[in-house]
Amino acid sequence: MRLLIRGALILTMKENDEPFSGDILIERDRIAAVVPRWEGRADEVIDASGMVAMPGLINAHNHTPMTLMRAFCDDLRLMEWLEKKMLPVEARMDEEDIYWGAMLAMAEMIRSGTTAYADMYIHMDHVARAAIDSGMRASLARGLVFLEDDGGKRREEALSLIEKWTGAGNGRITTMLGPHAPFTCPPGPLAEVIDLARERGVPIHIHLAETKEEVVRIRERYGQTPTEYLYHLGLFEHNHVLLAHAVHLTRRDIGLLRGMRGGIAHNPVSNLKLGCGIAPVCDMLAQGLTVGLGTDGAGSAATLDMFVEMKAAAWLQKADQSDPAVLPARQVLRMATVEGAKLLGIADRVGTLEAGKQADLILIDFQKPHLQPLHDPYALVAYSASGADVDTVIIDGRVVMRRRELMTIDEEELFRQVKKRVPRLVDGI
Ligand SMILES: CSC[C@H]1O[C@@H](n2cnc3c(O)ncnc32)[C@H](O)[C@@H]1O
Ligand SMILES: [Zn+2]
Repeated sequence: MRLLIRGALILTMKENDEPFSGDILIERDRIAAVVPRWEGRADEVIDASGMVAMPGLINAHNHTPMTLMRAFCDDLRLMEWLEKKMLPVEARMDEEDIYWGAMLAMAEMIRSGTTAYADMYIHMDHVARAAIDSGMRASLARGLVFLEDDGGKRREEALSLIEKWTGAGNGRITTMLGPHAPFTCPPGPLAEVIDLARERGVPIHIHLAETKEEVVRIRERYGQTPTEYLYHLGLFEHNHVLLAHAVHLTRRDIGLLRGMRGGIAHNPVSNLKLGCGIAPVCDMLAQGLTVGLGTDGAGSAATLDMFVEMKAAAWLQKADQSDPAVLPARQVLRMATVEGAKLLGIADRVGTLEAGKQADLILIDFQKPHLQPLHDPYALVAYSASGADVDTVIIDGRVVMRRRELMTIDEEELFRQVKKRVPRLVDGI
């Protein structure tokens, strides 16, 4: 099967490429050619004139089933929001709640141009099912909280997820181990997870230094910053690590992270909305750290639209540094694509448009007043476009949204399921 994308303005997101008008040939699941004009045969042609073609966006930190808690309880501090609201709701969630909550996230992500993402949650078999059914590319981790003894049940679930799902869906599913955060993972069990990850060659996904309260708790318990705590447990010695948030880092902390494998998922909208603070993204980048973008769950961030995240990331750093030159549009786009792919450990497969890579790409409709004139396509995508401008989404060579119609998800049934499930989850909480 040969699918030709004809006549798009192409942003490959490769380091030295400039935008150009051209064609993209997709053969089965891969990109076969990115050229000014494809003269050969194709089975199907998508007319992309007036559109920008670019790699699909990569959301490097999410908790997909939390879409069911969107707008349920906003405007609380993180610890109160988590302990008094989220955890009690999560204790009521069954496997089908997880599946439909995740599916709601898949629909929202695809509609706004996300083609790959990282997730940490519970009942992850059912998140994996939603990723497979929707066609999404996903890196999945069973979230591990070690505040009470469960006889090793969560650890078993984490290993079973890895064994059962790694490589599923033509390699679209990858897996990680997900110790939740320094404040929910004491040194003993956390060190075991770190060893396990190293032995099995599995990356780790963990929250870090999201709030000042976390910094105080870890200082009281261990006399260290959260980053020092992870560093001294050996987390950064061998493992590929995906750190979510990293808002409260000292200069010394950033120094400890230098040379780490993996990097940081920056979640500016969640950090702003929960009043957590501003992550030192410019300092991280200056030290050569890899920084991608994530939304966090819709329960905190309210939206899974990565276009909102790109704007927030750029504007926050410009304001914080009193310098409009920091985080220019092209760099923000790289954070949302190729840098995110590095964080998920899949940069050899996705993140740029080039022959040989898996065909994960989006077409953005530029025939709109807010996307004219075409001085700088990077700036228009980063600062002016929104998820609603995404016209067509292709993941692994499969068209999952065509002219804004979802091809893999029945939205009527999805909304019916969500409406039916939510009251039981939140009643009285
Ligand atoms: C044990 S599964 C993952 C766990 O993480 C919780 N969570 C969601 N958002 C955040 C956040 O911003 N910081 C810390 N923890 C978060 C979620 O409710 C699950 O319990
Ligand atoms: Zn999170």
